[in-house]
Amino acid sequence: MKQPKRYLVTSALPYANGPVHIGHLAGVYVPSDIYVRYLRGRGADVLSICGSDEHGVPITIKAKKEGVTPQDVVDKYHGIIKDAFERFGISFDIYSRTSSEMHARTASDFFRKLYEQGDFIEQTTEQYYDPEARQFLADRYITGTCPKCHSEGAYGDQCEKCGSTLSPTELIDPKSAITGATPVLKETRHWFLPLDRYETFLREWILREHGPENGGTHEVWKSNVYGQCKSWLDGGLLPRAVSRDLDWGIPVPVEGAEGKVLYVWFDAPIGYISATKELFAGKGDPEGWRPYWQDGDTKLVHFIGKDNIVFHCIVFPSMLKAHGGFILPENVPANEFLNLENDKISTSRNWAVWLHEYLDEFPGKEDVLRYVLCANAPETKDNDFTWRDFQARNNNELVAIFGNFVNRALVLTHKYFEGRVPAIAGAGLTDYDREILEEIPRIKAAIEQNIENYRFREALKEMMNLARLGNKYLADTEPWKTVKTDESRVATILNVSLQITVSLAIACEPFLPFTAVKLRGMLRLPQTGMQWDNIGCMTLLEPGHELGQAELLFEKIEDSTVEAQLKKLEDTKAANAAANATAAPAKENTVQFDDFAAMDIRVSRVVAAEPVPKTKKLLKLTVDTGIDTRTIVSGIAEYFTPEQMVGKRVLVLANLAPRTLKGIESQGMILMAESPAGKLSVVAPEGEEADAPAGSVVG
Ligand SMILES: Nc1ncnc2c1ncn2[C@@H]1O[C@H](COP(=O)(O)OP(=O)(O)OP(=O)(O)O)[C@@H](O)[C@H]1O
Ligand SMILES: [Zn+2]
Repeated sequence: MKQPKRYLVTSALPYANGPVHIGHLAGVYVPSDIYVRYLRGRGADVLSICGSDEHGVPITIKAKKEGVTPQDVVDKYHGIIKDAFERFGISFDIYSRTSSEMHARTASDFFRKLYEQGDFIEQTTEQYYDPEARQFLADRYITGTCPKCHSEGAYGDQCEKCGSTLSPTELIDPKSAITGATPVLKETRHWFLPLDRYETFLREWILREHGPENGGTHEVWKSNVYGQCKSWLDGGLLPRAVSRDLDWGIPVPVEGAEGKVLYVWFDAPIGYISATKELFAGKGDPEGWRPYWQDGDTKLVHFIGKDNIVFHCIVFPSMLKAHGGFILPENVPANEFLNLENDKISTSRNWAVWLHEYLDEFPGKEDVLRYVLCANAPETKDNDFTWRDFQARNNNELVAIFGNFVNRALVLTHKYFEGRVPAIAGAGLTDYDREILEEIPRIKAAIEQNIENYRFREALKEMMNLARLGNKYLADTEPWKTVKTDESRVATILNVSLQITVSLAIACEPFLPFTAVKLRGMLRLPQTGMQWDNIGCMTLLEPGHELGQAELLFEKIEDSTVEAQLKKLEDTKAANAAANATAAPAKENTVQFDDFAAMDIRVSRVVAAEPVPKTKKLLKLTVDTGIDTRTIVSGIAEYFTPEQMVGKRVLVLANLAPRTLKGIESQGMILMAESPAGKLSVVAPEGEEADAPAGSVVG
């Protein structure tokens, strides 16, 4: 296909009701950043556009829950997200927000134009209304049982369990999310985009089975994207409401629309346009955005996750088509979803690795996360992030392959040639040297091919092949042995090794930008102006060029680090279980007072404790009951260490019939409170020891 004059790359606008997590990064922002960094390296005219999506119902719900305004919510998360992206090296040309004035104007104008052209259907329909809160219940303000999978807690617009798109009236047993009241149907007027009118256009545009080289209208799309579009189109499109009864958002800019705002999915994609406008307005070139959005020579690419496909491939293109004057995306390389330790990532359940927390906990390891998320990206199917895999990829790939090669090339040059690039010497390049060097352009081409076809995992593998090539070369030529017999051969070997290192420094930049900066520093190469096409160039490091010191690019990640992260997730699980747990139901049978009084419960003190060998749960406790000193075996080892128990006051059921456990006779039982989530804690009298010494009767 013909080379575009310029590229416009958009990344899904993160919804500002929470921080960014690894799912977002793997699905959208890491691939889009690799793509734009690569294009910049090729000298392409490219813009990377993003911003926070700040409207919609979930933000208003969150604000209500926290007793703050929706503006407070979006200000907070916009700040956290923007800062985290910056620290992570996501190189947007602009990171804007949909609460900006530029966006309100752009989205309003867009709506008004479609309205004036008669592109909307205006319809009065019956919608759910909360009689207690006196307001209409849009989207997530209404919950109920999913009509498709029958799970509870489905929203008015979507069931998160089965992924079905719903309309509120389909919900079984609907409830208002504000008051819990049963909603009533009430008439309200809205504007609908009749998607059915765009079906022919969309079929023609999307379902062409061929890319441009075969007369199609755009690049071949990924099969997951194409498949979703096809099933939407085959299912038949319906008019979609583009307004909502809500007080948070962009007011519908027509008369008689008080209390109504644009639907968040109408305004959010327009955010890409507003952000581009804002970028150029900031440069004093208010018309500069136009070629990027309106010139057929621009290649527009939307990076998104799979749940956004319909909005970017069906709804937004229909809006752009209706408006007229805009180009359509050339490709929408949507990814599937990343899970975390075998569980769906979820903001509300706090089941995530949050970017801002990662950056604080792993300073200087931005590229490790970028690497792992790319290597494991959910490009064709859902994938799992695990901390063990994170550790293994760091230790076995970044440290053992990339870091090791670079380190050896530099350290050996310092050792044998005082840190100066040796010239090719002696008999010059051998056939084997040439064979190795010829691999570089092959790898370069493979990286290009893969990036241009949105196969970032493969591209990353090829980049690592450059480091593998270097390692193989050093292992095969063994300069540390040759140095004893043939110093000029060693000069050639290290020259070749350093040329591979330079290529690696350029090739790794889209994937590992922080490492690229460090590596260029170590090689004393310029930090700017290193073009992609310099990969394989033999003249960037001239003989005699002085290298900097070899620093470690990556360091081993220890088991304890991984275990700490796993512990953190376990705590989250426990906290979720506790939050969701309900108290056990009341016991049915009643006991008589005499039965209760028959129990001899004593305040006691633990005087010694030790684990019971070959068990996980049992502690053997020696307890002073005030009557005697006895042995009790207790199933508390998962919650208390022996050290924690010694000296504790406890309650003991002293006249419980003895039982033998693991060969130890247990004479009584320690009373424990068990939380709904199953956690144990000691029950003991309040106050001074003297108020209730060992032997005190409980009853
Ligand atoms: N686990 C994930 N894996 C891959 N992509 C994801 C994942 N979660 C979200 N995305 C994508 O990230 C982009 C931004 O997501 P958005 O802010 O809309 O959050 P979301 O989908 O509501 O996620 P969450 O419910 O976790 O907050 C979207 O394109 C979405 O598809
Ligand atoms: Zn469902």
